[in-house]
Amino acid sequence: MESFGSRLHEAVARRGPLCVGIDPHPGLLTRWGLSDDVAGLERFSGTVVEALGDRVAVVKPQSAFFERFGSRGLAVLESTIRQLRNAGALVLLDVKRGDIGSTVAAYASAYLDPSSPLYVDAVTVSPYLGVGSLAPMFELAAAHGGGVFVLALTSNPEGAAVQRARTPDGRTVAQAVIDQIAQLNRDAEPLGSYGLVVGATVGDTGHDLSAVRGPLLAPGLGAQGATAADLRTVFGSSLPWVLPSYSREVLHAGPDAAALRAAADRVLTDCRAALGAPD
Ligand SMILES: O=c1ccn([C@@H]2O[C@H](COP(=O)(O)O)[C@@H](O)[C@H]2O)c(=O)[nH]1
Repeated sequence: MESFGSRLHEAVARRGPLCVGIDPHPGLLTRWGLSDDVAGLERFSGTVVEALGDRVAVVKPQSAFFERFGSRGLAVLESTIRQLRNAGALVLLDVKRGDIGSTVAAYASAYLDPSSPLYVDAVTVSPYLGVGSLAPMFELAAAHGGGVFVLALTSNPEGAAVQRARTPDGRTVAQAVIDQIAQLNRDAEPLGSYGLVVGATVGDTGHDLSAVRGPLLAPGLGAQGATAADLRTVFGSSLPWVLPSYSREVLHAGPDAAALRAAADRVLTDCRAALGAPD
């Protein structure tokens, strides 16, 4: 079975280094002329799938915006995931889960077991109960070709107080997370299946990402103020591993499918230039 790292490597080679988020904010539903209810949610997600499912490498539904409608919102999420996978996009579900190991095992089967209704290619997780507590997630990902993206240096300004705090050995919390993920990816070729989340807003981090060998998801572009040009400052020599991620910047172009595609193409062009990636 092909690993997530290999599948991502191929998808990026075919479609370009871009992740687009599906974040149906109430304000975006209104802006698109949709009602702030399950029908609006379904229409919004369906439009993004139709516009981008067959051209963007990775699509990242933000679970919170589906969960807020309860079981009917989750049903829309399930069908959105199915449609995206059928269209050939890799689906990264942004859920930022984390708990004690025995509960993480249940989250892992919810998202990374192929028999689950919410089965996706990869998920985001939080390491703040200890990277070791995420072991069941890493194990199920390895068993089924899934991916796991661990928060390291998040794009929001509040994150630094926790992530840049020092551990007893003098490393920052973020560097300790980075080093543990690098260890998990140590033998991976061409790309590891365990990634990190490093915001495009964080500037020159002073952190060493050089040994990670896995994908570096970079949110914070567009609506949160970072530009593709900032990626060079943040990632330096690790640029080849970066997967830039935009949500509102692209979604603001909707509801017209052609305009959504044009917005995704525009940010992809910016990212290719910033990353020095081939067209
Ligand atoms: O550090 C992080 C981790 C995750 N996110 C998520 O990405 C999108 C960003 O949306 P934009 O509209 O492009 O700002 C959103 O779902 C966040 O929850 C992040 O922003 N930063």
